[in-house]
Amino acid sequence: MPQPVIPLSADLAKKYRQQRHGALTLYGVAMLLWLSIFAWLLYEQYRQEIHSLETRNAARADVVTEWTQGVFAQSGQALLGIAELVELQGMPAQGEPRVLQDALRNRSRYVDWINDIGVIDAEGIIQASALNTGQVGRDLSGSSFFQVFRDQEDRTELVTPLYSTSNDDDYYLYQARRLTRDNGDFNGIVVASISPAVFERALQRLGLSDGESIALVDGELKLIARLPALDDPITTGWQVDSPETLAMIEQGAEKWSLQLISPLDKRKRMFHMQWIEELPLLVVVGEDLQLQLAGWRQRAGVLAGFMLLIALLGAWGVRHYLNRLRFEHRLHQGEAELRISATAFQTHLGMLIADAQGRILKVNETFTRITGYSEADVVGKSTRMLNSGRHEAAFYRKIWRRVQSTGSWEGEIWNRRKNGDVFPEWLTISAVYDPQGTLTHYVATMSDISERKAAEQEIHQLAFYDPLTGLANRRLFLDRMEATLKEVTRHGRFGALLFIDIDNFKQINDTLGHYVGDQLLQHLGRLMGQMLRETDTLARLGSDEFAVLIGGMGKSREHTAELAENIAQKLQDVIQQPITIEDNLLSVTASIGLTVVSDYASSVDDYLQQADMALFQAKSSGRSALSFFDPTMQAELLARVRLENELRQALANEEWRLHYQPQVDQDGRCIGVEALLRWEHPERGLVTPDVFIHLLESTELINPVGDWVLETACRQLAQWARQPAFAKLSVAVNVSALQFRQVDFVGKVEAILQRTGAPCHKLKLEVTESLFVEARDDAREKMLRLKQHGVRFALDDYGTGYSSLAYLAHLPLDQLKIDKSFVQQVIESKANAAIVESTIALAKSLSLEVIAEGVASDAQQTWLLSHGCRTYQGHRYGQPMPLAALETQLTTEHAS
Ligand SMILES: Nc1nc2c(ncn2[C@@H]2O[C@H](COP(=O)(O)O[C@H]3[C@@H](O)[C@H](n4cnc5c(=O)[nH]c(N)nc54)O[C@@H]3COP(=O)(O)O)[C@@H](O)[C@H]2O)c(=O)[nH]1
Repeated sequence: MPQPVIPLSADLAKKYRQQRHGALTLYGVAMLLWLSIFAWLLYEQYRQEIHSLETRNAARADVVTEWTQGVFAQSGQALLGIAELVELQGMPAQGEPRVLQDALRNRSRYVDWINDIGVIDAEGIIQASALNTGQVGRDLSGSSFFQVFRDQEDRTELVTPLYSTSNDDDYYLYQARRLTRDNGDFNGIVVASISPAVFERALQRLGLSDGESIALVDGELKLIARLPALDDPITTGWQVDSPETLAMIEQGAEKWSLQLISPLDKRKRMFHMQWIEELPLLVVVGEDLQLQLAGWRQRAGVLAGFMLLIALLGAWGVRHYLNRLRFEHRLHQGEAELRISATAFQTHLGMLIADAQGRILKVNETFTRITGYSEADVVGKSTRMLNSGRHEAAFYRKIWRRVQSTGSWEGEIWNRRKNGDVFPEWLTISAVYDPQGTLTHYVATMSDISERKAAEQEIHQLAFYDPLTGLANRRLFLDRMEATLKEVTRHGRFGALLFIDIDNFKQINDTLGHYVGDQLLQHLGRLMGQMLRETDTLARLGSDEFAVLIGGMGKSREHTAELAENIAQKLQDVIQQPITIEDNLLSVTASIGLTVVSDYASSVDDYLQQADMALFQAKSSGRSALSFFDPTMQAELLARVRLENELRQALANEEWRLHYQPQVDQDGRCIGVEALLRWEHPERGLVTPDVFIHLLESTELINPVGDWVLETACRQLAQWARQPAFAKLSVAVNVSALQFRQVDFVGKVEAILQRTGAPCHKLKLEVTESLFVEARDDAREKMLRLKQHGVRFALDDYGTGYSSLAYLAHLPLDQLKIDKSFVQQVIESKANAAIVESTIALAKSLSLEVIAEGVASDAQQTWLLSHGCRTYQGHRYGQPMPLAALETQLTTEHAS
């Protein structure tokens, strides 16, 4: 074989040292850079996690703040009302507090979180108390809140920190208001006590996520309420001992976030604290850092592994390069060909020498070990025999061009072993020239990198996929979101983002164990994956939270929303399919929040937040719900909180009104009325119940409001009983299922009937079918107890609900009320006519009276009469109207 060109050996040694030094320096710098990028990436992600935690906590604290302000605004209104009454009527004489006491009792009954309310005179003596009449006469002149009012002329209102009462050892917050005489002199105070239990109940309704805590603390850092509740001795009144918090308070901060170990349950949390404006109350919202940063920690671990692997790969590459340098150096130093090959051929690298035409001349043992070909198999054959078929011809052309122009090439290539397996190898090819510069040989070194490739694949899997389900993880999902946003913006086709949460998954984990929980998640991941297309991204973001990203959907938002809803329903269907795991037959449901991905106007974070909000909405409406984010949702949530506060004010401000709608017999004579609730809003005017009844129910305000309706209707009934013109009228009152299910409902109705003196047999309670879905026996027993007094029962909205014959026959009902939706179409729709006809027949067969509501025309009445219905209600006979209008209408009708 001809000899290659050999430069002077001193030059060669110098060049060799420089190249070696250069390679090592480059590796060191690359590693340093890589380490910095890694540290920056981790820090950025950590910062983002903390930032979103702070934002979430602050939003939660705002809701608690708004609600708490509502509580004090409402009790403040009640105090104002009492103050005006005392200013008008004067302080009651000693031992004569009856009128005042009645007024106090009324306020405390309708403002359901006021525990007690009392009046204290200018000497500090309790003159009246709503509940605790035994306290009248007690001297409170020594109490600090009384002294504040006595000593500070400009003080009109005050809310105290927690006080422990001497008589029952319970804690209360006191809200007090100054009383003044006509000449402006101090005339005492009116005080309401508010139990911390009120705040605990309100916090419970917010619903906590795992590791979250919400607390309300007074100005002296005494605990008012906290969720989750802690075991004794950490209860109301516990001194929250936190130097960090004290330091922030001393600095005069109004709101702040900080990380600290909770003094209550010793868990490290990210806290957001904020004062409630004008109240000595501090809202404290915390999230468990350990839990919240679990995802970040996992990613950090994977990234560290990835980083280490890259460092090792780099080291491996450098070592490989240095070997090659050494080899070339020796080659160039003109060692005898035999010695070169003897040394080189002992290397751990596979080696092959070919002539200028690419015919194989020699291979070493490592080559044989890697490829399975012995020297005898390959000598004389073309190097092409190793081609795997995985690369195009252009790939090989490029390699040879490079070798010819620069003298060498190195890179990754797929070759084929003797047994047919295709494998990846790292290949270097060097050209060898004779002194005249003519190409004589090629020397190739190769190493099998199958294992490295497999490890890379494994790292990739760990970095971007969820280990349990094999689905994309949050990191990959976010990458895909970015890509989808770009694609949506470029091609003008909308996408959709779905957040899926398995309902009550925690129960499965808790009751059947984590193994079953894991199996279920894997199974659901598989099912959803089969349902979706390859181009869609399905990811698992948290324990039982999945996400789906679909790009390139409709060209309009509406069409995309329709398609996404369809997909979400299909996903809910597959999730609901029962499955047996470890002998447990499981059937789960899922709640889904959806948002349409439209363009770059919103960021990935915005879309994630929207889907999260929609999911929250879906979960609040019960199991298996599906909810879309729409831009008004956020505003609606806020509007809902506002409306809830206004409803509470309405109760304190006595803004409720009753309207009455006539119920008539076949001759048009009014035989009774239905009492219907209205809200006289100070700005919006008269508001009908469809706007607020659902909110009254979901906040349980329906109980005090329902009490008011019943009491007012009964008082009216008693008044009419004394007037011959109206004595025969009955009054129907709507009672919601929630109201009816109160343990003391029967006792309440009995007390109202006794207090007002209303004739019991003229009172008709309208209940709906929903009452009988659960605890039917309890409902029946309550109805029977009230029927003993003569109270009657009508079943409202018949036909719109479950309409089960079984309960109709079982319950002590007196009247069936055919829903207006059927009556209004009775002439036009045969189907509705058939329903009304069969309802009348059913009522007859069960000996129930029947009344049709929503009668609007003579034709409807004629039809109903001809089919046996003789009692009616509807606009045909009068809309719901105020008392005065009703009495005028009835008097006129009577006279004519
Ligand atoms: N738990 C309580 N629920 C109450 C109370 N007061 C009312 N309600 C419930 O709110 C719903 C809406 O009531 P409202 O807006 O008052 O509507 C009533 C009538 O105005 C209406 N009606 C009657 N006749 C006609 C008609 O000819 N056309 C027409 N379009 N509407 C008509 O029907 C409502 C009476 O419904 P019902 O109670 O089913 O008989 C309603 O569900 C009320 O029940 C309350 O104090 N507590």
